[in-house]
Amino acid sequence: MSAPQLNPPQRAAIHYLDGPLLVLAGAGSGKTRVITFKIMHLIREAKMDARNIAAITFTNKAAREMLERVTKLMTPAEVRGLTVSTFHSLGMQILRQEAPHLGYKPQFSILDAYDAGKIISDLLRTTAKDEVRKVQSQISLWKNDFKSAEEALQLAENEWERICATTYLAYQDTLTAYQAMDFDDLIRLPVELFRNNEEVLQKWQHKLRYLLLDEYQDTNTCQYQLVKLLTGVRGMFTAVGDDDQSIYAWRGANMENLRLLQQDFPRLKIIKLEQNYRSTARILRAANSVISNNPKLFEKQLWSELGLGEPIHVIRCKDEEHEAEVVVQRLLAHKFECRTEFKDYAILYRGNYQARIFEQALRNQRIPYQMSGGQSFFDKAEVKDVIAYMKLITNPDDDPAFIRALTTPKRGVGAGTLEKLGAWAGERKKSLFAAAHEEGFRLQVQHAQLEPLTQFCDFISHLQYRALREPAGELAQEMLKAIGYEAWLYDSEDSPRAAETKWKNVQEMVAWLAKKGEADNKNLIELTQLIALITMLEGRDEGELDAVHMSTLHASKGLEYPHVFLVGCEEGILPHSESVENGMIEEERRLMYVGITRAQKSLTLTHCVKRRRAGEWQFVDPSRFIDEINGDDLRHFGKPGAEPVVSKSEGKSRLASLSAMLEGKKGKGGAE
Ligand SMILES: Nc1ncnc2c1ncn2[C@@H]1O[C@H](COP(=O)(O)OP(=O)(O)OP(=O)(O)O)[C@@H](O)[C@H]1O
Ligand SMILES: [Mg+2]
Repeated sequence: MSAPQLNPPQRAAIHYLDGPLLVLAGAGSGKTRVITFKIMHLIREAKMDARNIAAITFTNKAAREMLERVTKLMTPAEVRGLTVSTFHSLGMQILRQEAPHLGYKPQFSILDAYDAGKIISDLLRTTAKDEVRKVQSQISLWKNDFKSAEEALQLAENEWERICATTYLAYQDTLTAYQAMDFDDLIRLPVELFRNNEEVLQKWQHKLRYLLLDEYQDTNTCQYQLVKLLTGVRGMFTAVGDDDQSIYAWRGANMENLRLLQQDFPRLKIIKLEQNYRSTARILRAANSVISNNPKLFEKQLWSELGLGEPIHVIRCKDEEHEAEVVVQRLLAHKFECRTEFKDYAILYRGNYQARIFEQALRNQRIPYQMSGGQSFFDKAEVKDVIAYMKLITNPDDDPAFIRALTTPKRGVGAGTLEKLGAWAGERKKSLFAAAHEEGFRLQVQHAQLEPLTQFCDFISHLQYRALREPAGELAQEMLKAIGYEAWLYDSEDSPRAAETKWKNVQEMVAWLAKKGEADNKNLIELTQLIALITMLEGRDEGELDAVHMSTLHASKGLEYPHVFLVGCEEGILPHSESVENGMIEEERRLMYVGITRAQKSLTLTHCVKRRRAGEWQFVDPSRFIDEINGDDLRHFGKPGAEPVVSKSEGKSRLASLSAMLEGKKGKGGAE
């Protein structure tokens, strides 16, 4: 293999093994590359066993990409046993082995934010989303602060905090009864375990001897504690990060952790990287000038050798439909002119709700796209039905899954019976599944009601036995047949078309289980726990397709695309109005910085003159962040006195001819 391309500070970071190391550098300077090559260095030169190395990334997608890169650099034997995962999946890996120390079964359930929200909404006896969200995030903050519900209750200073703390108490009881953990627990519980059990801690310190941490600026307090405990006094780790890209404060990420590292590890060596290998000088200059409006935490320089590049296009659109049309049209024209591929483009936006209209516009032109960080495939009702069964097979004590599966399709177990079952379980702090087997409960219920319930429980137990032994896809397929799900869909949906779409999604889910199960050698139970982690951030992983990427800014962190459309650059959206009200403008600016620095060759910013809000048209201003870019680097379209944006009707005909050209080219050239 030829010598890897690394500059001197990158090489220094890779070779440094004398103690804790922080690589602090701006976007696109090769921080993630340092991690990848350092893994190789640890294995090849420092002769460490891959099993003793763990690299932590921010998303599952990033983890998969990193593993792919490492696997390309080395032989499969060399990388065997290497851990490349997110904090949450590392936590899950630890808990799967150590759960009994915490009073959990190894096959615990993992609740996603939606399931957790549902429990909280039941406890609060309200469906008001805002209230539930506020209570939920307060509980999450307490958990991440290692405050128990009892402590929170003691410390509560006002009525609202008391309500939150009481809910927290009941919520924890529910979780214990369900043998369930939420996302916060996946990090919090390993930390608690390590603090209280020296032996277990030493085992894991011995196993994970070198840690590499990407996107360090977005770790929260719990994650930081986990790192501290795992690395112990030896402090054998490399963390890389960029304070200007800290965008997860709302999830408890704490930039102070960057500073804390220096305090807690006085031997910490800091290496800075200054050359950007990703973007043209113009894009970089725009990013630098936007972020220079934030106070500096650490001094950093960033320069690029990739040439000046094109000016950044700023397009003023009439409204959101026009915006979507213009983006799609420009994308097609650009693709045609530059002979690029669809996967070279990304459309980035602040909020998920912005995606729909772009999806529509892309679909109209039959442009393939893949989404991340959006409304997930796993959130569809029919897919959630399948997941409910999978969850129940994984952990029969998962009550929400029990109720959903038992009643989908209906099995003739009446509401009265369910109520009795619930009461019996509640009084004894048992799960519904466990209660269904108890003699005392069974005596209360008529035979005709008991029969389907017993059959259901036996069915689940049987599947659980098989789940550990048989391929996941086949088992899921058989299960759907056994419960008559397809027929039930056709019975319960309003139209056969709706049922057909839903059944297609279910089949897609089964195919995914089969493929993923085989590729990663995972059984149904392991896949169930994996899904919970996937849904958390990025949605289903589509793999390498030639498709336009659509992503929220948050989910685009760490990634790069040749051509980026950053849409909705308006006051109220980016910066978000809520953040403006709460004085969180700096975090919004960092988000803009992340967005700009995803682009390699070209960047287009769009904004609308008016936008529909709650059914009403509202005039909106362009984002202040556009003004923060040097005017010489911008080229305006659609602004009075500037170049025109092709008008709607013209646009349409031009679009039609463009797509005809593209299709024609395809047709003539054969498969490309
Ligand atoms: N020394 C180098 N020579 C050539 N290309 C490099 C070098 N270092 C990094 N790159 C390339 O530059 C791009 C950015 O690198 P990387 O993704 O590691 O940056 P980063 O600092 O992690 O960025 P971000 O802050 O966005 O996560 C990648 O395409 C990478 O392959
Ligand atoms: Mg990176």
